Amino acid sequence: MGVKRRKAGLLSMLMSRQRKSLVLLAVISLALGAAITGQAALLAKAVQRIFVEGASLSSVTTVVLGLLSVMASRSLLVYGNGMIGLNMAAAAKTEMRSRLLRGLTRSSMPVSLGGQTGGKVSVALDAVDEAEHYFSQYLPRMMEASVIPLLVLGVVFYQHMNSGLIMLVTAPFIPLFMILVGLSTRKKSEEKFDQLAAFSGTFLDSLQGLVTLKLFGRSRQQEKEIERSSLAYRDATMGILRIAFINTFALESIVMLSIGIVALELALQLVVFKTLSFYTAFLILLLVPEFYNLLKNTGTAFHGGRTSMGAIRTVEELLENTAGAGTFSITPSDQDSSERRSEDQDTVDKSRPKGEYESKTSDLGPLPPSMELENLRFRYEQSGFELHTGTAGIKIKPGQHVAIVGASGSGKTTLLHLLSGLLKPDSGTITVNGRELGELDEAAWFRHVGYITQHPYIFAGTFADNIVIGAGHYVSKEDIIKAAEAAGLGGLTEELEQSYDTVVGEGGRGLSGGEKQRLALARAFLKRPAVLLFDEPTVGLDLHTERILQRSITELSRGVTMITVAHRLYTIRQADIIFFMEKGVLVDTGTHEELLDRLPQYAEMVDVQRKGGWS
Ligand SMILES: Nc1ncnc2c1ncn2[C@@H]1O[C@H](COP(=O)(O)OP(=O)(O)OP(=O)(O)O)[C@@H](O)[C@H]1O
Repeated sequence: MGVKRRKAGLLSMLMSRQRKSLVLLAVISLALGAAITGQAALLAKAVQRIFVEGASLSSVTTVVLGLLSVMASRSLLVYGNGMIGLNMAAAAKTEMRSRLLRGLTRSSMPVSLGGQTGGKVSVALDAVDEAEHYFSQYLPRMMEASVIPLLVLGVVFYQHMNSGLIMLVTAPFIPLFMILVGLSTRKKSEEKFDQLAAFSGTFLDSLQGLVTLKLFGRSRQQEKEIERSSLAYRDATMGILRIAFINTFALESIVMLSIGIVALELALQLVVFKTLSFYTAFLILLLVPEFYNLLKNTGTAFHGGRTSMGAIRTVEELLENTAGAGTFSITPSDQDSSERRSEDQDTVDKSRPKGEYESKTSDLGPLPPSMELENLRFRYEQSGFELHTGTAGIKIKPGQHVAIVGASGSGKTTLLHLLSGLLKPDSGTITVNGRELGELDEAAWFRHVGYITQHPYIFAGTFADNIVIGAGHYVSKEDIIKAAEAAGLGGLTEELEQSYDTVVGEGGRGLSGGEKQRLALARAFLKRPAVLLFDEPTVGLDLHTERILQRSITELSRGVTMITVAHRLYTIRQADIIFFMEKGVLVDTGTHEELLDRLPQYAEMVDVQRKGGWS
């Protein structure tokens, strides 16, 4: 591509996106400096003419009109600066949120599911909001502080050297103080966000597990935990506020003292030594508060800026922890935003492991596909559970039905997730029609995969909305009804008052386990996948529901490659090939009869199942 890239932090990346706005800020700040000095000069001139020289009001009309127009321009410039700041903040927030969302949706399952949901929500909402201050306040004030005081100081020096020297000596105390305070607030602000994320996480966990907590009589303890967590957050916030108050008090004192010293010097020169004209003294007296107020405002913005930097760092950490979003590339060219957007897309894709991007293919080959797995190894970091499929290559022919069996915790679901591509193996290969699964374009692969889990997620929305998710394209109401009926949901929707428009999921009507699985089946009927993954229910469903499920699954599985985590003897016997898992190891594969013959553990498992003691 020929564009030099370098790794940089989130903040640098966000700043590089705002280059045009920053230049505009600098120009406006310069104009604002000119307006401030111009306003002071015109006001001093008008006062000098009217009160000292006794000129008539009509003779100073031009000066007064000039003064009014400079004042109006100053207001407009301040407004412009504010608008640019707000726009920069909005753009940065949008960028951070979309990166977070992209990072979380693109990351692998263990990363997406790791940590507390509440904590992530808190980072995505609160920390991103807190980052706003950096762009809306800190940057505009810093820009003003680096331009206007120099301009004011130049004018004062030109008019009266002594006053300029006093300002030059006292001014550095303000930034010096700001730096000292800023350093201590940054750490405090990071602490505050850690506390807030922990608090949100605990709160959401408790809400989600409220029933469990009540049943086990743990709600009191959890209440205490929430209280502890919220007090820690309060303390962290108060710590920052305390520093902010001390900061403001000290800054005010420095400013008052400095203005006092300059005023005293001016009074002595004007009244006692008579070495100054009224115009010069008044002009300087008007400019001095502007000068210090600017530095003081910068101090306040600086404090907020440090807090925001802590928040941006928190967002950055979450991004770094999600795959594919940890690298922030900056292109030093001045591309326009649309170019940058496609560039950014490129960047995210390029952050995949080297070599992966170039070889991604959407061509899956003939469907249903054949699959092969060889020497797969996978380990969960958190639990240390390891899975191994053995060195021999195992083939699944197109349209074959596989049943994965084994005791609870033997790794059946983990193997299913590996075969589906939801988990990436640490080593070994899974091929689909001879192409490595990792080399297939993820979206293209998932377009042909249907997964019916034991606990399908029901989104807050209508019944129809939840089924439509399966289609991935426009479908008519008739198609939805057909899919629902094929999944055995016809009877249920008839009972519902608003039929397919009934709100289900969070905040809506609840659904039973069997109904949820049928809803997942309805999604699959709309999708008609070429590879069907099915996690058979371990809990006993009533005979009627089980029959409906069985019938629908049989219908769906016709002509597709199907992999089932199987618990029922009926399903196991129906399978073309059985994978037997034991303590994370794929011990053997074969037909029901073959395994009965050569694998005593399998024969024992079937025996227990026959007697109804194993499921
Ligand atoms: N996300 C995870 N992080 C860490 N360890 C995990 C995770 N998911 C599962 N495990 C562990 O991996 C092991 C195998 O789990 P898996 O769900 O694959 O077993 P299973 O055979 O499907 O069990 P069951 O029949 O009870 O559903 C278990 O010991 C489990 O604790």
